[in-house]
Amino acid sequence: MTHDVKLTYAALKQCDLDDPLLAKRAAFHLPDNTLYLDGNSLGAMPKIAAERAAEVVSQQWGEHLITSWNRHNWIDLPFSVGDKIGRLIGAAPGQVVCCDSTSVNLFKVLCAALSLQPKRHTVLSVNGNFPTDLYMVEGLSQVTGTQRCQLKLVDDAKLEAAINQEVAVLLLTQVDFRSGRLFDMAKLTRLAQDKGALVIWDLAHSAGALPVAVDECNVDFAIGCGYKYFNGGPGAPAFIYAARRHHSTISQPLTGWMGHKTPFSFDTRYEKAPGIAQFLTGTPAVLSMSVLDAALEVFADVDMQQLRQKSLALSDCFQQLLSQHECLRGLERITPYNADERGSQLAYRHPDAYALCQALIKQGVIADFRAPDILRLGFTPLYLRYVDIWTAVEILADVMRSGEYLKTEYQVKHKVT
Ligand SMILES: Cc1ncc(COP(=O)(O)O)c(C=O)c1O
Ligand SMILES: Nc1c(O)cccc1C(=O)C[C@H](N)C(=O)O
Repeated sequence: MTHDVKLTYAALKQCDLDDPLLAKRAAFHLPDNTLYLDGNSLGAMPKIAAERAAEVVSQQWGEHLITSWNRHNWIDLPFSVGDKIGRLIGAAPGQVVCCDSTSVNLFKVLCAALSLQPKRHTVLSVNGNFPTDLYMVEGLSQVTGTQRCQLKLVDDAKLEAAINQEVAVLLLTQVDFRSGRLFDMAKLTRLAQDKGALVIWDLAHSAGALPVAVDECNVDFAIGCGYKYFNGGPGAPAFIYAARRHHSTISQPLTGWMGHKTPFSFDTRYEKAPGIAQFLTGTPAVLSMSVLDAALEVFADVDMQQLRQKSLALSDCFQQLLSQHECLRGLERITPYNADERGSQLAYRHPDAYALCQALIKQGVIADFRAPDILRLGFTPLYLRYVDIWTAVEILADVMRSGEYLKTEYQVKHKVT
């Protein structure tokens, strides 16, 4: 991509002044001297989330003790939070529940989908999918045997051709965690369903990052994270979407008491709850779910189209500023350029990506690294300004030009990257 007109700091300042989402930044606690380009991995902290955490701990738990299950409606949190998420992924009420981790939720929806496919056993996915998704399929295979569940992996380029009448479930992550590549949900869902397959979408890198329309795309099942773009905090509970049309016919094996039709009858025999509640297993993580509930308030008046527009604009600015620095030519972009084919992050290959990332973090620009050689930058429109992009690229250029990243301290490998 080449641009004739050079992007200036003044032009970016003007973009901020014109930005309808600028005021949202004040809803977040953002540490001084830090530019956060990793909201795609762990969202920044909404101030309201911190306030809610304090209130739930000291008042609801501290003062009202067990009565809070009714008094503060803790028992309905999985559904009320689920519906808040539902609004952001295009799901009508009653089809999303908040619970557990994305991995565990994948296990549940995978079993539910396979329960509708007694004559097929192939779970089709792509080689680059997030490992946990593949591990969970392999884990289920071990329990059921490959005659009930067998993982088949293909490269992205061969995906459409591999969707045939043998596929029981198509399991895809909408935005690739490494490259940021965005799949066409409507098209792939239709292709799979035309062949009699069911579709599970992992929305970890798309929910809260761009408009998602699960109902409109006729998706069967979806799962996703609460701690990335929803800003629900470290380890925030995840979610499950199951299309209403499947509720009466599916079953899933993690049949804990919270998914029972009448949990407080303490019946010896399991009878699944009607509707989305059948995906619950144990007691909801009230503290973290309350924090996520508060964090989602920040989205209450956000127009997701507007958010998407800003996400694309921020990443385009980043790319253009990068191309204005001769010293940054060695960063090889692996994220597609086409707006319809990318999420809210940019990824670049560089042989010293790890050290570059560590050096950036030391200078206050938090990005992340994905092995073996990818520098990944996330663009979160609710709290990033256009001028932040300018500063981040200036710092990146400095780190590169000065050779700062070559210092041995930046080679030290951390446990979590
Ligand atoms: C695409 C994708 N799916 C699933 C996960 C894992 O989710 P969890 O740790 O909640 O199980 C992640 C990130 O951790 C992810 O990027
Ligand atoms: N879930 C994470 C964690 O518990 C620690 C560190 C990172 C993560 C992540 O979210 C990884 C992430 N899904 C990724 O896109 O790479």
